Amino acid sequence: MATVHSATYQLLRQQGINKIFGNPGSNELPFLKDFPEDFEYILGLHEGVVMGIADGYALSSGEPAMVNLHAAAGTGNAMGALTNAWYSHSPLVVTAGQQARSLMGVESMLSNVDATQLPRPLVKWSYEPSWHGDVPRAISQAIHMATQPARGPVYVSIPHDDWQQEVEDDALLLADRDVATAGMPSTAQLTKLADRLNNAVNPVLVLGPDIDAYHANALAVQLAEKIAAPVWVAPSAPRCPFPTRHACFRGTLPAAVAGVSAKLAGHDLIIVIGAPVFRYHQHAPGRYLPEGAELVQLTCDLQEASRAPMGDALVGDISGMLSALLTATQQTQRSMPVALPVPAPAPDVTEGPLTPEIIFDELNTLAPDDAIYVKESTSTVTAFWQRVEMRHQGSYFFPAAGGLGFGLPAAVGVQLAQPERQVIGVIGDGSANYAITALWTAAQYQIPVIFIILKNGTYGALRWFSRILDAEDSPGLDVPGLDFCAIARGYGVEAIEINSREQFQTEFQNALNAKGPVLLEIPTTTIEP
Ligand SMILES: Cc1ncc(Cn2c(C)c(CCOP(=O)(O)OP(=O)(O)O)sc2=O)c(N)n1
Ligand SMILES: [Ca+2]
Repeated sequence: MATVHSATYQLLRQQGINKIFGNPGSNELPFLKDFPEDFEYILGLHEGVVMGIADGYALSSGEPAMVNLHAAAGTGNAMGALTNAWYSHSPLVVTAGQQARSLMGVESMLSNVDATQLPRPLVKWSYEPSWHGDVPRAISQAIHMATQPARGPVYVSIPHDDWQQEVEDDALLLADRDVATAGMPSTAQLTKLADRLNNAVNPVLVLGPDIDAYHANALAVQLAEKIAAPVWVAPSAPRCPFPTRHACFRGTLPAAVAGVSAKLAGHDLIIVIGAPVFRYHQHAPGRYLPEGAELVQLTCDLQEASRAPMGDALVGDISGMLSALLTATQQTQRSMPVALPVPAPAPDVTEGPLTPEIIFDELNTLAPDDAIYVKESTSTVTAFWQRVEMRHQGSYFFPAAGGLGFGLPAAVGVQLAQPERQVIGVIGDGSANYAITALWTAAQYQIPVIFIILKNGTYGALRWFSRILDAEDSPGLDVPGLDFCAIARGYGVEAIEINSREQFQTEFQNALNAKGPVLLEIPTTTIEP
C-alpha cells in the first residue's frame, strides 16, 4: 500500500523535481526520513538563503524548485526572498512542516497557526490539506499552479503525522499528469495586433523579463530588425531580454513615470512584451504616455494586464505570441537604428580605491562571453549595463522586488542550474549582509561561483535617494568596518582583497580556474545610480 511519503516522492520524481532546497526542523523530519537516493538535499543555513538559492535555480533552469521550510518561523524568514520570487514569476513549490494534527488546535510549539494566510499575498495559491489522503494531490496541484503561466510560488503546509499514513493506490495517478497552457491569440486578435504594428510610423519595443524567461530573446531580435525599431528594456529590469550591444538596443528605461514618457516621446506605438506596465520606483509624477502614443502589452500575466494604468493588453504565451506576430508583421523600409556608442574606457586611478567602472570594463574583457551575472549592487546598475556586454539568454538576474538578500543565494542557485556557464555575483557591501550564509552552502557543495563584493562602505543607492528625497541627514546609511575576506573564510570560501586593476586581472583569472567558490572583496568609490 502506498503512503503519503512514497506517493509524494514518486510524484516529485515523475514531475522532474529531484532537488529539495531546505532548512529542517522536527516538523520536517518525517518528510525527510528514508530520503530517496536519487534526490539531493541542498541545505541553507537560513530560510531566506534557502528561498534565494531555489529562486535562482528555478529562474535559470525554468524548472520548478521544491522548497522545504520549518513551520511559521522558517516561512517568516523566507518572506523577504518570496517578494522577489513572486514578482519574477519564479516556479517555486514551497512546503512547510506543520505540527501534528492533534496538537495544532492548542497551538502547541511549532504550530503554524493559520498557515495558509502566512505567505499571502506573495504566492499564487496556499493550502493545508484537511486530511492526510489529500497531501499528494495538494503537492500535484502546487506543481501545476507554480509552473503554468504566469508562473509563481505556491505554498503547502503539511502536518508531520501525515507522511506515514497510507493512501489509496489511485494517488499514484497524479505522478504522470501532464498539464499545459496553450495561450495563443485568435486569428482576429493577431490580425488586429499586426495591423497596428504594420501601420505604425515610429514604433518602439519595450522588453521585459518574461522574454528571457521564455527563451524568446532571438525572436525579439528578429522582430526589432523586421520593424527597425529601437528596443528599451522595461524599468527595474530583473533579467536581460535583448543583446546589449545590438544596434537596436537603447538601454533600460528609467523607473519613473515622467522618465519613461520622456524616453519614449516621438513614438506613436509602444509595444511592451513580457513586462508589467511598468515597474516604477522613483516617485516622479508625469503623463503615463508621451503625446500621440498608444501602448499595447503582450504578457503571460493576467494580473499585470489588468492592473496597468493605460494601454491595451493581450494575455498569452510569450514565445507563441511573439512568433505569430513576427510572421504577421511586414518588413519595414525604415532604416535600422544606429548602435549606441560604447563607453570610453574607465580612467585608471593612481591612488585610492578602484572605481566600479574599472571593474566592469575588466569583467567585460576577462569574463566568458556566456557568463551569467547575478547583480545586487544597487548604485552601479546603470554603469554595469553600459559597460558589461550581455549577449545570451539567461545572462542576468536582479531581485525583481528589490528585496535585498537575493544576490549571494541566487548566484549559488543559478550556478547549480547552469554548471557549464560561469556565474559571477556582483554584490554590494550592503546587500551582501542580508544572506551572507549563502557562502557556506557554496563552500559545502563546492559551487564555483565568483563573488565580487563592491565595497564602498555605504548604502550607495540610499545616499542618492536621500538627495532626491531631501533626506540627506538620515542616519543609518553607512556600513563601515566590514571584512568580507574574514567573513568568507569563516564560511569556508577562499577570499582575496583586490586593490589594483592588475591584481583584479590576475585573481579573476585564477578564480575562473578554481574548482570551488571564490570571493573578491574590492574597495571602490561610490557612484551615482
Ligand atoms: C531587504 C531589504 N532591506 C533594505 C532595502 C533598502 N535598500 C538598501 C539598504 C540599499 C543599499 C544597498 O547597498 P549596497 O552596498 O548593496 O549597494 P550600493 O552601495 O551599490 O547601493 S538599496 C535599497 O533599496 C532593500 N531594498 N531590501
Ligand atoms: Ca555599498
